[in-house]
Amino acid sequence: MNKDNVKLAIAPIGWTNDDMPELGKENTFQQTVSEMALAGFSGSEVGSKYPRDPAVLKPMLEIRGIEICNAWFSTFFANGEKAKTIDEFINHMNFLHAMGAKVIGCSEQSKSIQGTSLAVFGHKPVFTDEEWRLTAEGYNELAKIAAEKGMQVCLHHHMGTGIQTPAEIDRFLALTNDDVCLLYDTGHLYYSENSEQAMLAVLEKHLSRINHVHLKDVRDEVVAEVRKQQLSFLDGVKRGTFTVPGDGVIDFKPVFKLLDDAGYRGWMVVEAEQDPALANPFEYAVKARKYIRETAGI
Ligand SMILES: O=C1C[C@@H](O)[C@H](O)[C@@H](O)C1=O
Ligand SMILES: [Co+2]
Repeated sequence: MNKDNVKLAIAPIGWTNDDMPELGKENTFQQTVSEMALAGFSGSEVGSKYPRDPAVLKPMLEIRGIEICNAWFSTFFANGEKAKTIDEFINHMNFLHAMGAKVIGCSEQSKSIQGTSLAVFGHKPVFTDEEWRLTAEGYNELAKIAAEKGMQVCLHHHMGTGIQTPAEIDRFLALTNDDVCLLYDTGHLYYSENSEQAMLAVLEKHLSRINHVHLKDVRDEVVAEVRKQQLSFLDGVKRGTFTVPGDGVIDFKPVFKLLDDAGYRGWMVVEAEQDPALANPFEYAVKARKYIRETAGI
């Protein structure tokens, strides 16, 4: 890949999982960002242990050569919580802007089951026409607000949410304006469809709208257990659904090639939440960095 176009980050979720903070509670913020830098990454997303004051956070990252590229934001437009979502979004955006990030990765969490004990296969929400309308209207507004700061909004399709499948991603992108982008997460698409072909088809189809990428690999045998035993998303994570690129079932070569051929400019973020007691985060960060160097040439 063209290393002038693409920067590599890693998410702190491998060190401490904000969806289940007991996973990795012993790992400090300083250890997390130091190990990211030592493994060869130049960017990070934001975790709950990161100081929220840019004046404090910036120097602690700069000294390690780490930039903030994005931070998760939950939206609740389909639930009708537009005013509250927009208020909170503005605070979040201002923090990211002060940190120098250009992208705001959002997930529509109305009726989401990702944090519940419900089986992830079989209970995801399916939005009504009105819920789709509210979601699209909300995201069109977020994109306008972000543009005033020179920033872009992207939607993180996610297991257990109303925007999970290729058809739902198509619908979301058809209903929203072109300045609403997509955060492409390899792991969530592979998991949802059990197919690398389907995962690649979404990438190929929506390349022009993709402005942020999460590189997540999947362990097929754990997904099979999740299906068979009707496990929740979080129980699957604890058992090891996800891992770093190069350690699971996904071949990332075509992902890198499609992005490179399209002249993708932006961040690729290794994001592999698993139990740090079973998968040492530094070891796995080094493993991911090596795989990307060998496979993407960057
Ligand atoms: O981007 C993400 C953020 C996490 O909180 C989430 O659950 C994970 O699966 C993900 O892809
Ligand atoms: Co992700």
